[in-house]
Amino acid sequence: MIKSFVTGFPRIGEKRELKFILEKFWTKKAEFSEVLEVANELKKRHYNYQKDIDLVSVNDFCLYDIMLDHIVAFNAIPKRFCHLKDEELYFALARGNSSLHALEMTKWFNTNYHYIVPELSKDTKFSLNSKKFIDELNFAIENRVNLKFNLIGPITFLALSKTIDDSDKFDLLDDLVAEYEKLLGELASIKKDIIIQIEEPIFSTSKGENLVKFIKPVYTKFSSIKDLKILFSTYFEHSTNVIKDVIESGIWGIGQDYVYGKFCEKCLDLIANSNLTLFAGVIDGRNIWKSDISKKLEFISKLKEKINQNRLYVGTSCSLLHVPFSLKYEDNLDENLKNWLSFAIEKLDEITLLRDLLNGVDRSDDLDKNIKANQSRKTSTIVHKKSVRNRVENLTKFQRDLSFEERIKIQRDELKYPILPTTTIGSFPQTTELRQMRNAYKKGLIDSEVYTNHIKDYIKDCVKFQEEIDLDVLVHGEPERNDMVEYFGEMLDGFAFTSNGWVQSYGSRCVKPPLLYADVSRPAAMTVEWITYAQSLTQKIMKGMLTGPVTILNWSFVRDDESKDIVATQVALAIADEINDLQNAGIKIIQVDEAAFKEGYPLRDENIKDYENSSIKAFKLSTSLAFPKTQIHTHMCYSEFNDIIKTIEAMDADVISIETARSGNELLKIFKEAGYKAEVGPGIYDIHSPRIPSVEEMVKQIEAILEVLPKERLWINPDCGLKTRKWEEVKPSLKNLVEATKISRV
Ligand code: MET
Ligand SMILES: [Zn+2]
Repeated sequence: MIKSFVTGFPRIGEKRELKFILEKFWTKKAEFSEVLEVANELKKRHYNYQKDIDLVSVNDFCLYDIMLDHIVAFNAIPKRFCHLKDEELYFALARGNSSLHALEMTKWFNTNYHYIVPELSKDTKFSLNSKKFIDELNFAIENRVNLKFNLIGPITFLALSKTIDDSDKFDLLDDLVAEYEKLLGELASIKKDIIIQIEEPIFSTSKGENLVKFIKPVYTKFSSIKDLKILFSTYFEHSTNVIKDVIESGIWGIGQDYVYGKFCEKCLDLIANSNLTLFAGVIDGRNIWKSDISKKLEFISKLKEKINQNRLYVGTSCSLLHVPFSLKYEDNLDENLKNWLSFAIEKLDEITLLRDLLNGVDRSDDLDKNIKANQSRKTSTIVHKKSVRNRVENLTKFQRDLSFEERIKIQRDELKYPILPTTTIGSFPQTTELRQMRNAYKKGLIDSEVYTNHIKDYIKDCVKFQEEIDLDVLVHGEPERNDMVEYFGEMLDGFAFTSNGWVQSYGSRCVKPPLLYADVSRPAAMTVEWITYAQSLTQKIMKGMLTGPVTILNWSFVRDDESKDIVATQVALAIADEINDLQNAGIKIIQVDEAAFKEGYPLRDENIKDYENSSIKAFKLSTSLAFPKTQIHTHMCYSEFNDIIKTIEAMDADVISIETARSGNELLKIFKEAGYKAEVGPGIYDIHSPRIPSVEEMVKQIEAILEVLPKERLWINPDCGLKTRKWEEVKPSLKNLVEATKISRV
């Protein structure tokens, strides 16, 4: 019999119960015991949802982050936290406290989940503190769960760590592995023959290639521990180069991602000829579309030909952490669309359906439903729009007309900005009042006139302030936007929004990504009214503000029934039309933000070129209708450009603003060395901090920048948008920025 499994399950709760109790606890409105009560209830409920699954994950639950749980379990606690213990320690590591800064947080592979980064040094002494893990196991046993136990593997744990003293983190591997061995022994002594899913996703990345040498020494040790079965699990990409070593380590099973790991199939013979049990990840754990069960059946039949069915499990490609919980709260979605979707709970049904069909159980009704749903999606007129497709097919203009050198001459003549022109990245503080107003309007509690006036008042104040302090290129402040992707998604055809489609981003934070489900088009102008209103208030240049196609795609759930290239083209054309409308309405500078450009980079080097080419293509298309005299800015909020500077250059924007304040001038040298020709606005102060930078310090910063880049090509601006700051911080900071620039100009 083929069995089923789930790699991991979302923990935040279908009503985000975990989020709310945590936030109550953090603001001292709840006791820690109440947090634990909610946690136990959620676990029970989640186990119950998974009762038909043959192997359910235990220890995928945690209060903040699972890497953090490992930091605590192996006592990898930086010295500054050593006086703390229990929940106080746990949350101080995650969030800092009044006197300690938190551990760093960074993206979990190529997902939008963020984990806590272990902070190690050559003095780190691991020691096992297994309490949480053992409690999880006992709790699951009490609740009679068909369980496997999840751990992050030691190689991935170290690979994702940072050392603060430049020591080699892998010098710590032996010590860490010794503690893992103790832990595994403890788990096996509680439950004989327990299956331990050890996750080593680092081997799905190119970085993992140098680490393969560690697999055999580590996993041979693990496989010799009595009474347990080790399942070596990778996801998000293929990990073909580890199979041989995994087999030779003598462990029990291997987990492969057959959805995102295109080459996993190549290793099938190797696995078949070994004793390994195969956990085939075939149900997409990262997207929200109903699987095509017939196709999955076909695929698994291929596996079945080679692998004895007693050695075959079918399940998710990765943890379901990355998809929303359930469709059951989505009363406002179009019924057709809803019928094509599958969130975590619905994916459980897909897994058991697949398993049952493979095992000859008659579930033809359910299979039929699945076939019909997918069929209707293929032909639906709410998805496929003739006019959009015709336009894409008949495209002839893919980029702007003149070269940067030719354009910039025309622009400087036209725009006449001074040297070291000052500007901002777009958003100004989002006040509570503003948020309430937008919500009230959305809910229909205030009418459009009241709302419009309110937004216009904000814009008026914003413009007035910028004139007062004498900035050169102004913005309207983005008061009408809740989020830089959602705003455009809501204005475009082809996007839908869930009521409850929350996905954990980090800790208690969740996001609700838009669903890009159909051909995309722009029924009406999206920003022209606000921008032209702002321009009407001033003689200075008003900068139009748009989000770029790559960022819109990277922060949405994107349809899987069309190539990414075509989807990106459609989105790019919508942005291109908006640019055209803006410039025809008299707007001379337009910024196309690509905040998430870097986030979309693939895990494997061999896929980078494709990503870069299609991203460049989409960005260039989105700006293709801009007149030579219209100046196109872009903004990217990160600071590692070493590997991607050529790509950035190829995007062919006239001006790029970037985050530099926290990384110093090293970054700018890269622009110099690469011979980057366009204009650059390196952020001269860090907007993530409430601190108000002084004039002197910004003068110094500008001077330092001028040592690397010529003043003719420099813009002066903050690091990023100001929406999370308060007016009390923004006003003096920007005033100082302008003053510092004036000093630097003479
Ligand atoms: C995360 S990048 C943000 C860019 C946007 N224009 C803003 O200022 O908020
Ligand atoms: Zn930014």
